[in-house]
Amino acid sequence: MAYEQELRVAELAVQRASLLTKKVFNEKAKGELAKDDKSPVTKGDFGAQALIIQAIAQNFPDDEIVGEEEASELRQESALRAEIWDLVKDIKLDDKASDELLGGPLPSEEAMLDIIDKGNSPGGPKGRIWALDPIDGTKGFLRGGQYAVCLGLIVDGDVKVGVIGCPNLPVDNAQSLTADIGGQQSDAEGKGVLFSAVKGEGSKSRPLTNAALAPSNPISMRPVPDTSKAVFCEGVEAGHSNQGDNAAVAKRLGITAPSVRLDSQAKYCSIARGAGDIYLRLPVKKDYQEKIWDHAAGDLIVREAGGQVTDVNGKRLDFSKGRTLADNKGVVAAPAALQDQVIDAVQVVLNLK
Ligand SMILES: Nc1ncnc2c1ncn2[C@@H]1O[C@H](COP(=O)(O)O)[C@@H](OP(=O)(O)O)[C@H]1O
Ligand SMILES: [Mg+2]
Ligand SMILES: [Mg+2]
Ligand SMILES: [Mg+2]
Repeated sequence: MAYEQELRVAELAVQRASLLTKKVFNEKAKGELAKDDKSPVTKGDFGAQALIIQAIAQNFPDDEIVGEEEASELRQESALRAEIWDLVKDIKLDDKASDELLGGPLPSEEAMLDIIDKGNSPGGPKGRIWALDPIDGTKGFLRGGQYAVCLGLIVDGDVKVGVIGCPNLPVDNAQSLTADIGGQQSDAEGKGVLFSAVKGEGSKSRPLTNAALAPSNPISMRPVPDTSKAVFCEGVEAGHSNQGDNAAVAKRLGITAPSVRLDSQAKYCSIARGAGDIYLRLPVKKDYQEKIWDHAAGDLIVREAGGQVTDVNGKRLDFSKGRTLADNKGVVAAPAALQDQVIDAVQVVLNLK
C-alpha cells in the first residue's frame, strides 16, 4: 500500500489532537481570540496544531507544513499560552505504541510556540507539503455544533493522503441525515468518526478512539438515480457560502428535500459516506480565496469515494498555488455521474453562461 506510514501517522495524530479538542469543547471558556481578519481562534485550534505538527516533524522532518494558525498572538498572551500548555502537555493516546509513534509529548511551553509556527510554509507546486486545519469550523466548535480536525499530504501539488476527524459526527451513518446534525452536540457514546483516503486506494472510516486505531470500513457515495433525489450538505455560516444561490441551484435540480446544514469538512465526509450527496460552497465575497487546509483532505476523501470535486467552473481544485486555492472559485462536490448537471445549474444561477 502506498503512503502507509504517512497515513498511520496522520490518523493517529488527528486522533490524538481530537482528545484535546474534545476537552476544550466541553469547557465553557474555550480561550477565544479574534484574529486579524476577525475570525475566531481558540485554545483548541492552537493546541491541536501544536500536537499534529509535533507528530509530523518527528516522523517526516523534511516535510513542509501549511498550517492555519500561527503563534504570534500567543507570544503576547502569556496566561492563555500557559492554559494551552496545560492541556497539551497532558494529552496522550492510551496505547503506548501509538503514542510513541507520534514522538511522545512536546518538550516545553516555549518549544510549543515554535512548533506551532512550523506551519508557516508558503506551499506551492513542488515537494511534500502537509495542509493542516487543526479545527475546521471554529464557529461551529464555539456554537457547540460540528467541527473537524483535518490533515492532508500534498505531493507535487497532488493530494495523496487525506485524514479528517469529526468528534461530533455519529458513528452510525444513518443518524447523520437528521435535521439537527449541525446543531447542539455532545460527544457522548456513539459519536466520533475518523475518515481517511489514500490516492488510488479508496476512502474509509472508523470510530475515533482514545487509544489505538479502531478497525476501518470502506465508504462510498450513495447512488442517486437523478438529481431531484439528491440531498444537499451546506454550511451553517451565511458568510462562508451563498445560501440564496445554493437554494436557487437546488430548485433548478428539482431538489425538494431540505439541506443538511453542518460546519466544517464534515460536509465532505458526510457525502463521502452517503449521508447527503452534494456539497455546494458558492462564493459570497467575489475576491475571497479558499484556503488549501479547508479542502485538501476532503477533496481526496470525496473523490476516492466515487465523487467529483471542482470549482464553480468545473475545474479541479488546484493545490499547487500556495496557501490558497488562488485559481479556483467556490466548491462543488457531487457523485461523479451528476457533476456535469450540477455544474450546469451552478453556471446558470451564477450567470456564468
Ligand atoms: N468569506 C468566506 N468564504 C468562504 N469561506 C470562508 C470565508 N471566511 C472564512 N471562511 C472559511 O470557512 C471555514 C469554515 O467553513 P464552514 O462554514 O464550511 O464550516 C473557516 O475555517 P476555520 O473554521 O478553520 O477557520 C474559514 O477558513
Ligand atoms: Mg479559522
Ligand atoms: Mg477551516
Ligand atoms: Mg481552522
